Amino acid sequence: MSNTKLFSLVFVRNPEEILLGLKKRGFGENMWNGFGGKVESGESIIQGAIREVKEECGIIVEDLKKIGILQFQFEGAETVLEVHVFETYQYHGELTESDEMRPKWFNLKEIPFKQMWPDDEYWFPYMLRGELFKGYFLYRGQDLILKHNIETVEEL
Ligand SMILES: Nc1nc(SCCc2ccccc2)c2[nH]cnc2n1
Repeated sequence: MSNTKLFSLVFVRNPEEILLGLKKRGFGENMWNGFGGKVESGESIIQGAIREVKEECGIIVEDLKKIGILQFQFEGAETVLEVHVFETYQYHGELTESDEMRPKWFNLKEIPFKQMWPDDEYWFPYMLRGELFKGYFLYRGQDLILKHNIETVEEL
């Protein structure tokens, strides 16, 4: 029986750009990603999301909108990572590099997919079109997607 671990993933946007962070250590090291991490016991997913963004890049995000839920499984491991994906255009504070992440704004036409998780190319288009999505990805290692499905949903 697999167990599920909850994670948050936040994308801060402006009309032309998206804020990504280069992961400097740990899970997903050397890949550009949104900001997030494990939801701790005693906090909501939204609280965990806001906490992780502040820890990882120094800004306070507001008005988070849930845009997707992704489940990741890695061959040979029981745990399912359930990642709740949020976006926002509202934030304040000063963007700051942390031990975890190096933040950088990317033009929406220049998203560095070759240095991101392989699944991102499947679901980023849904996010950029403003469609809600649900997806599942089975990985071998961190490079090879063995199985996947993704769909647009009416509500999350
Ligand atoms: N974009 C993306 N993100 C993640 S993990 C996101 C949640 C997380 C987990 C641990 C530390 C920080 C953030 C992925 N895993 C497999 N494919 C993936 N794609």
